[in-house]
Amino acid sequence: MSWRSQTFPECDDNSEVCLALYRKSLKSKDMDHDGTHFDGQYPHVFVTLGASGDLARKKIYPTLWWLYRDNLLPSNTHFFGYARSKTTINDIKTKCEPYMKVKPGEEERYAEFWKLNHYVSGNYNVRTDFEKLNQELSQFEKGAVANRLFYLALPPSVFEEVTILIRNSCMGEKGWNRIIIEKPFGRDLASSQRLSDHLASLFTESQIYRIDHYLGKEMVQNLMTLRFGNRIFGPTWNRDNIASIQISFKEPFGTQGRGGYFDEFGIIRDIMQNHLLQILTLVAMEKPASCLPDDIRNEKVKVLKSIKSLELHDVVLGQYVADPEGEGEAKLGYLDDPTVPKGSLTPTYAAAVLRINNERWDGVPFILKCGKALNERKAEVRIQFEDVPGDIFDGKPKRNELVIRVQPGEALYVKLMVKTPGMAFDMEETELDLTYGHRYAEQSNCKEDHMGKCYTVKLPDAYERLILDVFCGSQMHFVRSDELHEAWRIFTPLLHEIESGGVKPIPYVFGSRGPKEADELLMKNNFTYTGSYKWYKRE
Ligand SMILES: NC(=O)C1=CN([C@@H]2O[C@H](COP(=O)(O)OP(=O)(O)OC[C@H]3O[C@@H](n4cnc5c(N)ncnc54)[C@H](OP(=O)(O)O)[C@@H]3O)[C@@H](O)[C@H]2O)C=CC1
Ligand SMILES: O=C1O[C@H](COP(=O)(O)O)[C@@H](O)[C@H](O)[C@H]1O
Repeated sequence: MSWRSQTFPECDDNSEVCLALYRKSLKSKDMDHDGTHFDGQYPHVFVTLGASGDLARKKIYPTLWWLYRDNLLPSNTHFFGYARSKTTINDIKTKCEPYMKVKPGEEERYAEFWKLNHYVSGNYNVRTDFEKLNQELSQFEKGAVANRLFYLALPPSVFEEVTILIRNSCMGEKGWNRIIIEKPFGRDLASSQRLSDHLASLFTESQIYRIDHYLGKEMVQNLMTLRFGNRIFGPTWNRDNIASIQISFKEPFGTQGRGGYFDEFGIIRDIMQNHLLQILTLVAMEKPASCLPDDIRNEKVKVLKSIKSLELHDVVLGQYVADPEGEGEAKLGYLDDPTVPKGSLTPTYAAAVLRINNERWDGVPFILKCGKALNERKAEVRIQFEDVPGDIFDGKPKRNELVIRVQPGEALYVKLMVKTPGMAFDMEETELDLTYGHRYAEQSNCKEDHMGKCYTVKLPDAYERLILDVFCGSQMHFVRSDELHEAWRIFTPLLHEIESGGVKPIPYVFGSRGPKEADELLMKNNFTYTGSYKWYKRE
């Protein structure tokens, strides 16, 4: 069985979408020069519902343009926007402009892209409007086979009616139909289960693509390769060698005036229950039987099933307050945002300890940390190893750490001890450093430093990978309904307890590292921070 058909079970190796996938796996320089063209055998229509909104403008249209520009989509693809606004495709184009990143020389291709775009205005609850949309789509589906993709860039309030109308009036009859949905997938276990049941009554699981865009990030996808494509990590990837694992997400900005939206969810629903938990499953799961999406997702579900529901004593919650000396947004605390309800107790920071009750991980704390209005932008996985047993160096060795930096500046580094270079027989901390910007920079973008290395690397955006995966029919990087169920089971009791009103988040200053209580939680959970590590940074 080829890698392609293993990874993409619905993929006929000779179909154009599989070729597209193959192109995706090629190095970008090859993509530009390999001369392959995608003469579309079948028409595809990509429908963005909620085309006038923020997500469509900032993510979906730019992604479709980049995929089109790079010749990664089936060539006979048309793009439809659907929304209530009485607008035009030209208007949408204008609103998308700041996010499209059109480079000099691409203008002609860019104009071609917009020629393939159409807009239909209609309500989200009127059957005849969806019938009209269906008729419009059909005009671009000449021939025996045609495929449809529906992207629901919509608020959850209209989700149910829209999916019913798609099912009843818009399903293509000449090929496959795929429905792409975005979080929030409910607010808790019960509402998420209702949504899953609703979707299951309309579509098969193989038609549903639940996006968690962290699953589209380079270093998150790299976790499987790192673990299972190397001999070096496997033997130590367990409770005998690993002291604790931290998975963290930090953003240096607050609600930016959109606190009303954020306040309905809070940081646990926004980041921890989905992005961080997905990363945890990839770090902790057993080796799947194959790279088939369901083999992988089966292993992820097993990890989740081994985690007990979170309890309040394993959690630190915070809410940011103004930095009186700060500038711009930092002058405002969360509660100063006029869109946030007065006296809100919604956490903007959370640290939580999860334990996986299985043979590999029993006793190893998995610490998830996330927050807004912190001191930096960063997402990383930090695997801290146990102290060296039988130390002969007078307690000097510091713990090894393997750090997988998801963003910014994708990197993988191992902090380790070496003999201090020179006469002395001393030791010091250093790192084995695989910084992607050095190792994989594109020649054309290369800005050489004094060591002759490059600093920039071009990697696709998470949405580019994920939308292309939907065209290709690969659900490997999408969330299955049972994963979602388990994720909500873990967090729902805690969320309900927080929302019963009795839990006051700890204030932390905008631009700080968050509440000091989170560091105490780390200390109690076998993470040792020495603060002694110095990275030699070449400027
Ligand atoms: N290739 C590259 O680009 C490489 C870059 N480096 C850089 O070197 C710098 C330092 O490396 P790093 O691995 O972060 O090593 P450190 O051991 O210095 O820091 C580890 C992390 O510990 C956290 N921390 C800080 N104070 C405390 C505390 N009191 N208790 C618990 N945790 C604490 C911080 O993260 P948090 O605030 O999130 O808790 C910090 O980022 C980083 O900027 C890193 O990016 C290093 C190696 C290679
Ligand atoms: O899902 C979300 O993610 C973004 C952060 O995404 P990133 O790719 O920029 O790291 C976050 O800002 C937002 O609040 C959240 O809903």
